[in-house]
Amino acid sequence: MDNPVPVASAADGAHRSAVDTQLPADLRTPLRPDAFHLSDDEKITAIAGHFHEIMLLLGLDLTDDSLSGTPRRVAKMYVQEWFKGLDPKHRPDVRLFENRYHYRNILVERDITVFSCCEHHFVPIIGKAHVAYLPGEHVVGLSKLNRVVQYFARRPQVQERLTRQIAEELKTTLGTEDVAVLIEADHLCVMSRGVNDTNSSTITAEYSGAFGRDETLRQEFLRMLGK
Ligand SMILES: Nc1nc2c(ncn2[C@@H]2O[C@H](COP(=O)(O)OP(=O)(O)OP(=O)(O)O)[C@@H](O)[C@H]2O)c(=O)[nH]1
Ligand SMILES: [Zn+2]
Repeated sequence: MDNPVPVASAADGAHRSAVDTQLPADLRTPLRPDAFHLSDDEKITAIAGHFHEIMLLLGLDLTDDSLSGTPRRVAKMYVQEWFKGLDPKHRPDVRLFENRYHYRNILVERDITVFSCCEHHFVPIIGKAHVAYLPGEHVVGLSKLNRVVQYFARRPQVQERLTRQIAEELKTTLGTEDVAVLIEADHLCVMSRGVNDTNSSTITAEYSGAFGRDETLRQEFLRMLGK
């Protein structure tokens, strides 16, 4: 089957498109310059064709009524769900409110569901994120913290980049350096294949601003999480 995706030369050095420009270059998800030349519908049709080929190569009978719809199901899942966060049109619009109540203490949004995908094996990463910040002149609508986590989770990821992307985005959108992000996650690539270890999990943390400088504040964050 022909590759329907326009191919840009990797030698031209333009490995990244104009996505994630709010993040430092080393934190941007590696994307091709033509990442959004195709519409979502065009991507779904092309990916379904490729997945059809994969299933045929595995020896599956695509005329079976249970299997025949799978290529399109998988393609829709990739474009519309698992990798939705690749597209900057889904970047959350984070609304801030004036901090009229002068709340200056730590605010923690805990147990935010993380559903991501290991970029090495394309299997799920499932866990929780806990984010915190110190409000200044503004406070953020709480659900926007969850939305920022979900936006960056819904990409092929490694947990370290995910953690730092969330922290950087929160710093930018909340207008403060005083941000903490902690993620605890299970990697299906570790659990279901390779070392087949269903007990281990991965914890990552990013402490910025006052959270980086102030051990007592970090302890307060961890205490609020019950750690
Ligand atoms: N640092 C980091 N590594 C990850 C993450 N998710 C998966 N990995 C690891 O990526 C590595 C890829 O290593 P390779 O040796 O190329 O792949 P592999 O042969 O499938 O490795 P095994 O899983 O050990 O069988 C593995 O050790 C995975 O556990 C992540 O979020 N962060
Ligand atoms: Zn993996």
